[in-house]
Amino acid sequence: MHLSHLSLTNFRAFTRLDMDLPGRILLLVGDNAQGKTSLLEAVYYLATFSSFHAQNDRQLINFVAGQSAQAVTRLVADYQVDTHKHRLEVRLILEAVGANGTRLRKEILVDGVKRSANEALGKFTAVILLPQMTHILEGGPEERRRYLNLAISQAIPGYAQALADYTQAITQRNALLKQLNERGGDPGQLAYWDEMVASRGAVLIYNRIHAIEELERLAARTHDRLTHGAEVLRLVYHPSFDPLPMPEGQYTLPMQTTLQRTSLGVEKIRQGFLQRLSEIRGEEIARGVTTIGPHRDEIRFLGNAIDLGDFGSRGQVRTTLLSLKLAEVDWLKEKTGHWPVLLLDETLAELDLQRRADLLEYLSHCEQALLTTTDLHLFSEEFVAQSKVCRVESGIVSLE
Ligand SMILES: Nc1ncnc2c1ncn2[C@@H]1O[C@H](COP(=O)(O)OP(=O)(O)OP(=O)(O)O)[C@@H](O)[C@H]1O
Repeated sequence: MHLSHLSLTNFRAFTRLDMDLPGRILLLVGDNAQGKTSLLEAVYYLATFSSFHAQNDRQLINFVAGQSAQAVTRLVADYQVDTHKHRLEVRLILEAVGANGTRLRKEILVDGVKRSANEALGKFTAVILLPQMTHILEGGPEERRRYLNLAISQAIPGYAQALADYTQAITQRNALLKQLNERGGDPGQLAYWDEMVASRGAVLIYNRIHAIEELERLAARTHDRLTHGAEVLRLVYHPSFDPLPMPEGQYTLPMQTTLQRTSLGVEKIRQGFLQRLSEIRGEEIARGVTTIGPHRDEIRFLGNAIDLGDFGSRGQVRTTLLSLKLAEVDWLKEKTGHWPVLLLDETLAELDLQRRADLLEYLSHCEQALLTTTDLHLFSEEFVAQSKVCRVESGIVSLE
């Protein structure tokens, strides 16, 4: 997949940007606060319809444009998959409602036809690595679930829809549990929501089992290369509802557990989940909340059997993140048949010399990568010579 042209209107500091993206590797060079990260954010937004660091879409609208009651932020990607040319457009439309209020509407067009976000996901794919993404390892479990959801949504059609349905079903089920707890009533009312939670949840669990197993295989291989065989990386899935619970009294995860879970089909997981929900119904009514399910899943990263989220050094965490992200690139290629666009924000500055060289070597087999840097000297002359260099200054991008 190759992004050939990017057009932005009223996106963050870019009131208007039109840029061609020639070549395989594009180096975006500029001082701090010039718009480099925002550019990567725009490309990633076109792949996931979600920002990695904005709390909400309103933050993406240019400050000045957003002051008027009506504003339109537009992101357009012209991209090519094999020999086929496509256009993806996202419009964020700020509209006046009532006397003083505003509302934000999102429109997505794929090749000129309006689509829902769930339909458009996976058409244009990207993987992003930002320095602050170490929170995937070090932050709370919700960070890891979010990471996994975004990665799987791009690769597996139907996952994003199942996630949206599941999230809605959990909200409704929790409201009903709370009501039953406070005011009593017929617990049979839960049956419909139990079905919804179990059927959509099973799709999530099934895909997470496979994604984690496949990402682990790819990440472990890259990690072995990046650490020169010094560290064995494992990704361990702890599903909140485990379709294959550990034998009683056993607390460590047997090495073959992941493999055992991959043999389970969606229907088997659904039945087990439904059964478990009915077993703990009384307890859940007493607590007024859904206590098991993918909304409470956890994934841990182990380096030589040590939990890196809790005990990893800065360097170990950064290297693991790099292994994970490069695995995600390979995985998306395996799943969709196309290379995602790789977006690396200030990544080299964080790596030692050997790992920089390893990363640059890896880039030679990607179809397209965009890298930002404040310092072009971090790259070898040979690498710069093979790349296109763009200068980013106050929201203006010019080819050097
Ligand atoms: N909604 C917005 N409207 C206008 N400007 C914005 C908006 N959001 C952020 N900015 C500004 O855009 C500028 C560029 O930010 P960005 O993070 O892209 O810079 P950068 O070149 O990556 O810098 P650094 O090297 O420090 O990471 C910042 O000064 C920021 O205040």
